[in-house]
Amino acid sequence: MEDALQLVRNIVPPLTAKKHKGQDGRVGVVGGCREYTGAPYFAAISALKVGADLSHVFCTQEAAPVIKAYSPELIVHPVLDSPDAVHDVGKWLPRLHALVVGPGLGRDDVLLSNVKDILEASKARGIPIVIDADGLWLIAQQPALIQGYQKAVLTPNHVEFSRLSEAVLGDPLDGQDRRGAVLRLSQALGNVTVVQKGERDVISDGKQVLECSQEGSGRRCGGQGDLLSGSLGVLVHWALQAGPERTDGFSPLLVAAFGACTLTRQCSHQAFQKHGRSTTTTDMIAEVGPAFSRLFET
Ligand SMILES: NC(=O)C1=CN([C@@H]2O[C@H](COP(=O)(O)OP(=O)(O)OC[C@H]3O[C@@H](n4cnc5c(N)ncnc54)[C@H](O)[C@@H]3O)[C@@H](O)[C@H]2O)[C@@H](O)CC1
Ligand SMILES: Nc1ncnc2c1ncn2[C@@H]1O[C@H](COP(=O)(O)OP(=O)(O)OP(=O)(O)O)[C@@H](O)[C@H]1O
Ligand SMILES: [Mg+2]
Repeated sequence: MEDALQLVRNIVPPLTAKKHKGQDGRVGVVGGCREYTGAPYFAAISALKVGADLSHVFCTQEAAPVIKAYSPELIVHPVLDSPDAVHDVGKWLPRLHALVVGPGLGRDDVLLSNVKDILEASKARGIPIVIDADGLWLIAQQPALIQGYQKAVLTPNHVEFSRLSEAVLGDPLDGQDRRGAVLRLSQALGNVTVVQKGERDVISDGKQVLECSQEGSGRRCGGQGDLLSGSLGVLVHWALQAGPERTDGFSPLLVAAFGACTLTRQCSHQAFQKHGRSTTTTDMIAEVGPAFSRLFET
């Protein structure tokens, strides 16, 4: 654990007077629909709080004013259900360092079809992609969409992992051997990085397996996974920018994923110490700064 933490520290960019706005990360979150506005907000604000400079949300028209009203800090594009969605998102892609696809996306066929084309356009540009929540629903329907794309990280919870495992390997989840199950899924997807969240988080790029058992809390309120995927969007960019020499031969994406898992669990731990059973994801987001300093800036 301590060695892996040091690798995360190695990828954190220094804050200097020489940088311009945007250099430490321009992240896009694809998600947000009629039902779900909290999830994309949690992901996008977490990216900013971890240290990204700009955070965009690409959501449906209806969701946009709601998400804008949560925060003046997010740039919100009401484009995901427009007939030109792929073009409208595509024109921003050259300016983005990473995409987080799925928080609060929902499962509407039109939206999923647009997201499929956005994924293809992002892959063509080599943009790192974190896929979470309903983005994983899409991947379970069409695993070929992400097959072999080594700049992708999937962040399934228990149910999402079983669904993917069934779709890709034809296996229901083997609860006994979580390390083996995550390793096999990653290998079958062509070394896409997989983060299986749970009591311990198990992370693999199909070659190595890392486990994160940082102390969190017993609270399982919704939105914690969104904090994780949004944070990961920034950390993936930082890790790829830092390169493999700073991650000691480990895949940069593996190190980024370990960082996001550790941070999310530490936020949960700190928030729970203050709020106990009433802890919600908003309380955890308030802990991102202090948790980050404690873990990675010591
Ligand atoms: N405030 C918000 O807007 C939130 C929206 N969310 C969004 O809600 C949508 C659906 O996400 P879900 O995660 O509910 O996915 P699913 O719709 O696939 O539902 C999974 C269900 O399984 C249950 N479950 C979880 N762990 C389990 C376990 N170990 N064994 C058995 N059952 C288990 C959960 O209670 C959940 O109801 C996504 O778009 C997601 O991003 C969530 O991110 C939570 C917060
Ligand atoms: N049993 C557990 N014990 C400790 N931590 C856990 C446990 N289950 C999940 N976590 C942690 O909670 C965070 C979110 O994981 P979870 O499985 O709840 O995601 P999720 O279902 O996608 O969340 P969301 O509600 O945002 O969609 C992760 O950091 C994970 O490590
Ligand atoms: Mg989730």
